[in-house]
Amino acid sequence: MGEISVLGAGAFGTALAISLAATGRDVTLWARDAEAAQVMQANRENARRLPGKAFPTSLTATSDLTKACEGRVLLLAVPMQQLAGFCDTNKRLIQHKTLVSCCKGVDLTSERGPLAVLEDTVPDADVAILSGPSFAVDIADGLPTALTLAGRDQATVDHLQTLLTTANIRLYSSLDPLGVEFGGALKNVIAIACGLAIGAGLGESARAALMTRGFAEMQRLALRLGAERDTLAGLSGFGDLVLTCTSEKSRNFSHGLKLGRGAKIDPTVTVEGVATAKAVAHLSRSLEIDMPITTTVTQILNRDISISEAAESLLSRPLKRE
Ligand SMILES: NC(=O)C1=CN([C@@H]2O[C@H](COP(=O)(O)OP(=O)(O)OC[C@H]3O[C@@H](n4cnc5c(N)ncnc54)[C@H](OP(=O)(O)O)[C@@H]3O)[C@@H](O)[C@H]2O)C=CC1
Ligand SMILES: O=C(CO)COP(=O)(O)O
Repeated sequence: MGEISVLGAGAFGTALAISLAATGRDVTLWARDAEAAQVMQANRENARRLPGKAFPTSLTATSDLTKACEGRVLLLAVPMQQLAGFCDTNKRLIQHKTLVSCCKGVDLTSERGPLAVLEDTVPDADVAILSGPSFAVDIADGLPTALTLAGRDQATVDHLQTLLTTANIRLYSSLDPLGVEFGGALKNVIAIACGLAIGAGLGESARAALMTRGFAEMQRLALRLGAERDTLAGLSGFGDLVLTCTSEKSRNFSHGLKLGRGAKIDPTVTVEGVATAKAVAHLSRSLEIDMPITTTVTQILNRDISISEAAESLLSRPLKRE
């Protein structure tokens, strides 16, 4: 086994493993399902989550978590709402390692981002977060992007920045993990709002207004929690907001789009913004931070109000300075 393992063989974990292994490094991809891991290893493809993207020769798929955790650096790529439980259950195997969260969301139970969840559940690990504009299919196709690698410890961040840079992923470093994790989480909720607007036929101008005012409320919350403004304006905040709100490749945007059109939703698809909207609406209420778009998204998702009622309510808020 090599130095790097990716835990969670969904679309993103698989794409990262492919990009890292394409540099010639030995990379292990762990899937919880034994049969799925075996089939992936034999067919050199994750046909269920990322079809048609061939595994480089130095990529090994396995369901043996003990073996996968022999690596020094473990990239965690499970859905956000599974992260705390996964870490808690497997604490013995992942403690004392360098853990890099690849999740974008806020945990419903603790109302905290992935880095804080890692710090709480695995206090003996070195922790970091990787986030920014990156559709799994693009990464696996070798298309270029730039992401942010953030942590609290300069030496850990420097090491990971070099280790995890690949031919198509340029990594910027940051010592503001809170800004990075909240940027990546909050943009998903705004992407749902944009999908709803486009799906309901409210137009491109409405989308641009939602992105801009959504960005304002993302900053309001993140800055209050201690993030730096520049981080929100960076790849993991503004960068990922733009990508996710403007592409049907985004599951969050597409979820809103389908709801807006009255189309059927596939409940098996990972749509991080749904739980995150709920967590953030509650968090913002308790901190008395105004987040009207996020709150409205939760009301629509709960079917408390219709999209036209939501638009009317957002437009009729008291007028204020930008
Ligand atoms: N897809 C993308 O383009 C990007 C995704 N991300 C982030 O990456 C994270 C993962 O998303 P993504 O890979 O797309 O999700 P997917 O829906 O593609 O896959 C989720 C994976 O997690 C596994 N899983 C779920 N629960 C557990 C658990 N309790 N223990 C172990 N494994 C589990 C699933 O296993 P099984 O197959 O057995 O169900 C599946 O392989 C999300 O936070 C997302 O926001 C970030 C950037 C881009
Ligand atoms: O975070 C992503 C792109 O950077 C992926 O977005 P979705 O989870 O909405 O597909």
